[in-house]
Amino acid sequence: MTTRTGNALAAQPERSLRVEHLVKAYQPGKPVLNDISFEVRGQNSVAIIGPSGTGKSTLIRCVNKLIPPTSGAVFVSGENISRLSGRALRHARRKIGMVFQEFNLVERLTVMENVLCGRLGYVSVWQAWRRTYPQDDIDRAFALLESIGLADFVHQRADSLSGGQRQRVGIARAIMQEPHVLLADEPTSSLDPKTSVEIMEVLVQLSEVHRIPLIINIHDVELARRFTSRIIGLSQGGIVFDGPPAELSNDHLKTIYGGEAWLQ
Ligand SMILES: Nc1ncnc2c1ncn2[C@@H]1O[C@H](COP(=O)(O)OP(=O)(O)OP(=O)(O)O)[C@@H](O)[C@H]1O
Repeated sequence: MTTRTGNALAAQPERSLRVEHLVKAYQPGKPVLNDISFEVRGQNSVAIIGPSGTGKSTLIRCVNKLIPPTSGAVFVSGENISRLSGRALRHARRKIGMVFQEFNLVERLTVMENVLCGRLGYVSVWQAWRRTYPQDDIDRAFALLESIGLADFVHQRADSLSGGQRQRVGIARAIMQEPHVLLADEPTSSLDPKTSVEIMEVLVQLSEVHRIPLIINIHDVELARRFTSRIIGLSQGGIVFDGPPAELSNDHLKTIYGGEAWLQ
């Protein structure tokens, strides 16, 4: 799956996400995330695991600046996006691709139109309004869809697709954005086990081919172990494990999730 984009990327500096001493408190004095620091570079994939309510989605929302961190900084390919606002923030957001649990497609648009939405940040307001995209974008979108088995569906409306097909479209849209980091928030939670495996394969493969660091919030520890090169375990708003899947032991899982009966 080598693409023109992939070849061009080989000449570019490595893409990266760096989170430094991130703190988020929705209520003063009660931090949900407490001093989170990590860095992901190149084509590496990281799974963020942890119990419900431990702050995984909050972390994703702080990284893409849907919510402001209380303190700390987020660097995307070296650019500190923490203090940006207005046009500069909109520009920086193009560097952050998102894949959602519920896909977030525009239901009445076709597969091709949804994927081209990934280019909205790069075209003029007039082009965006008329949804007229450069031929190069259309060619790349088609090649991308072909590479993930959706060539026969380009003109089909999003609302006629299965969950797995929708998530492929969501991933293709994010890749079309040519992001410097790809954030996936529970991308398999709405899918059956077989489709979940296929979606993880597509996500990890595309992030590798396009050399985009990938961060996946995921509840399924076995999927995290199988597909990502690194696991970060959160508990009570702090990092309690950060390492390769092979090093994640039952003791670590007890620390992350608490208890142990569920492990048997
Ligand atoms: N907008 C908000 N205002 C106040 N508290 C919030 C807000 N969003 C989340 N929280 C709280 O922050 C904590 C972390 O929530 P978050 O959604 O980040 O956890 P999570 O690890 O992603 O959970 P899950 O795995 O269930 O999705 C929870 O206690 C939640 O109630």
